[in-house]
Amino acid sequence: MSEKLTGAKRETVLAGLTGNGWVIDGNRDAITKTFKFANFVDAFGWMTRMAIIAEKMNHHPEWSNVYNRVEVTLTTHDVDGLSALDAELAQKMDKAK
Ligand SMILES: C[C@H](O)[C@H](O)[C@H]1CNC2=NC(N)=NC(=O)C2=N1
Repeated sequence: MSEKLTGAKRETVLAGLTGNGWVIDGNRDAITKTFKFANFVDAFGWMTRMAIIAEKMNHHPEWSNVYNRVEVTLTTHDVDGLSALDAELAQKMDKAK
């Protein structure tokens, strides 16, 4: 299990994520991003690829899809907040987009 991000490490990780369009959730210790695609097939294809990666990481997104948009929230339920796993999955999502 990954530990909750704290201190300077947390600030560094969050700076990288917000620089790539991730937003810190106002209500809980989580990050969110809306990914937009050309159409539903592209959106769902990306979700399918990400689902396989998430399952391999044993770290799963909260997400929803409407047509060509996917709204993603990442947080680590086991620690009730952000961990390095959220940063890792966020980076993989950005790379696969
Ligand atoms: C039992 C299982 O390993 C855990 O519940 C895993 C599964 N996927 C998970 N995903 C996320 N986002 N956070 C978790 O804490 C988490 N825990």
